[in-house]
Amino acid sequence: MKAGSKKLERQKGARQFVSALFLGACLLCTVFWGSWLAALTTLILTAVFHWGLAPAVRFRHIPGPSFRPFIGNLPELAEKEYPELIYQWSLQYGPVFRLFMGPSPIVVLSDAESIKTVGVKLFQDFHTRPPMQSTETAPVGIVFSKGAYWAGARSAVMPLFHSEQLEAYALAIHGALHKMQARLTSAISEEKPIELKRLTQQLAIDIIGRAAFGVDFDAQNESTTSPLVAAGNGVIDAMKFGKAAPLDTIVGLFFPKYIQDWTAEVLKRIPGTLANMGYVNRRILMDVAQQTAHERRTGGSAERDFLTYLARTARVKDTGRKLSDKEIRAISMEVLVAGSETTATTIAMAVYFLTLNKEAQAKVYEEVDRNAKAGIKEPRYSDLSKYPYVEQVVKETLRIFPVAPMVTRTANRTLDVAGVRIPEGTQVWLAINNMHRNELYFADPDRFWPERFDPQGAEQLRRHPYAYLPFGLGPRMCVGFKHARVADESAGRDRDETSRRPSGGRAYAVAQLVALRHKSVPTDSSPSGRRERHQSLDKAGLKHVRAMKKFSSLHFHVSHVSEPSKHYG
Ligand code: HEM
Repeated sequence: MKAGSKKLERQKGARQFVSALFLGACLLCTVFWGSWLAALTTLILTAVFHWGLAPAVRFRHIPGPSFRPFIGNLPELAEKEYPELIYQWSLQYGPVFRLFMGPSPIVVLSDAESIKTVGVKLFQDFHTRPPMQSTETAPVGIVFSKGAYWAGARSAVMPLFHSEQLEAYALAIHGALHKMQARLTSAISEEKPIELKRLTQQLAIDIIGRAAFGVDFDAQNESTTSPLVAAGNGVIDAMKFGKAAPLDTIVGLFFPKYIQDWTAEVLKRIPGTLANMGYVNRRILMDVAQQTAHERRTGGSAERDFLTYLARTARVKDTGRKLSDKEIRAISMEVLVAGSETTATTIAMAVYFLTLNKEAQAKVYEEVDRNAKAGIKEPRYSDLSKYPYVEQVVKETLRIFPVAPMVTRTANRTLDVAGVRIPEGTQVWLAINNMHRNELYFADPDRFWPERFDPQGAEQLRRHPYAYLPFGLGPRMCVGFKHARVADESAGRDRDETSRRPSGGRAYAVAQLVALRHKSVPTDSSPSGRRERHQSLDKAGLKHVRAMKKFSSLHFHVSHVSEPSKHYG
């Protein structure tokens, strides 16, 4: 063992010894003197030492905002939009700073090199993602599983994202887009505003529902309330970490994982709690997945959806093991959750940005029209390289508004990153959003400028290959991102890969959405009913984007829709 780690082991031992001493004293007071007051005092002192003093002392070498014992920076994080606050703190305290979520220390990294170190170079030491809350799917599935099990489950799922599979999802995507187009057309004839985020959420659920479950969720049909759609929304709502965070998530900040799990077990049986809402709705979706998987396994259906693949073909690399029903339940639910809200937000944001940027909008129309005239009316995956500007628009949208403003890892052992010691067990946040707003990597970062992703552009060529990471990085990168640069440390190859290739199935939807040639004006429905028009992105538009919660209430007046297949006969 190295001298440094021996010292750390000694420090850890000393901390545990002091805590044990306090607790022992507490026990003695109670047993021998029967003094409850003394016992209580010792207990409080132990708690103060363990949750109040020890973390502050251990992390004193890392700069960061002032915090309160026990609750840490929770009040500020709950009050403000947290990506904005994390960004402001990075300007104040630098590319490596710490904050406290309750008593739990978090180290935030904001520069490309140290993010690459944690996400790729030291992946073995940082491969775990801390669970957001306790779910009954973990430790199976992909999102919150660990170690060799995670690697195997991920390997079984990855073929779902190979080109020929993505090609097969075109039908699901175009089917859902036709429905959306009909809705937009009727909104125009009725002169009704459209709630953009709601529209794209329903669209995404229809697409993923068909592609993943092989089931028509019919989310866009507002005249019926499908129980599946309600369940999908319920799962997403229950996960939201706002002022009304699920209690088990809060418990997880203060106590070890097993206490969080017990709390979740109790709460999910109490109707009305967020934990119960998540549990009930997850079960509805997972039961449907299991039933459908069973039918696919035993029946001779020719469906090419995710579930058919998971049930019949998927094998864990190395062992060749088939996925169990429990795993299929978990993975299909994860795909629905991870793939719907993310895509919906991205499409909604792309439309919003395009509406406020007439120049970019005109270029998109030009590209879509040109391809439509050349005969591509419903692009498939293999057509995406013919939409380089749409691709740049999607990239710029995800730069300004990365759906996941940061990705998280846990240090499996104590080590140094960027010259700073990160103790074992610490949560590390890789602040993607901070990098995307850094002038060092993106000139004039508050400007919506898709051309910055032009493969031949000076900015694209000189940018650090790990400065733009909307899908995360390293072996744990989003599985929905087709061309994952798994563990590819070659800067030259990275740059080549990201600039040349289309970014996966999502671009389908955007290509089609812009193909609708919407002419729309976004308006904000404020609580007072006052409508504020956003004329340009730099003014009210960008402010709106930064205030994420408000975005969901954005309404669009659509005045014109024309689908290329009809437009060009
Ligand atoms: C615009 C769309 C999307 C964005 C921006 C996005 C972003 C992300 C990010 C940032 C991560 C964390 C990566 C990391 O920790 O390094 C992630 C993980 C993941 N995403 Fe996506 N995602 C999108 C769409 C999808 C889709 C369509 C699917 C599935 C169909 C999907 C499935 C997953 C899964 C399963 C993981 C966990 C991967 C693992 O832990 O190994 N995502 N995504």
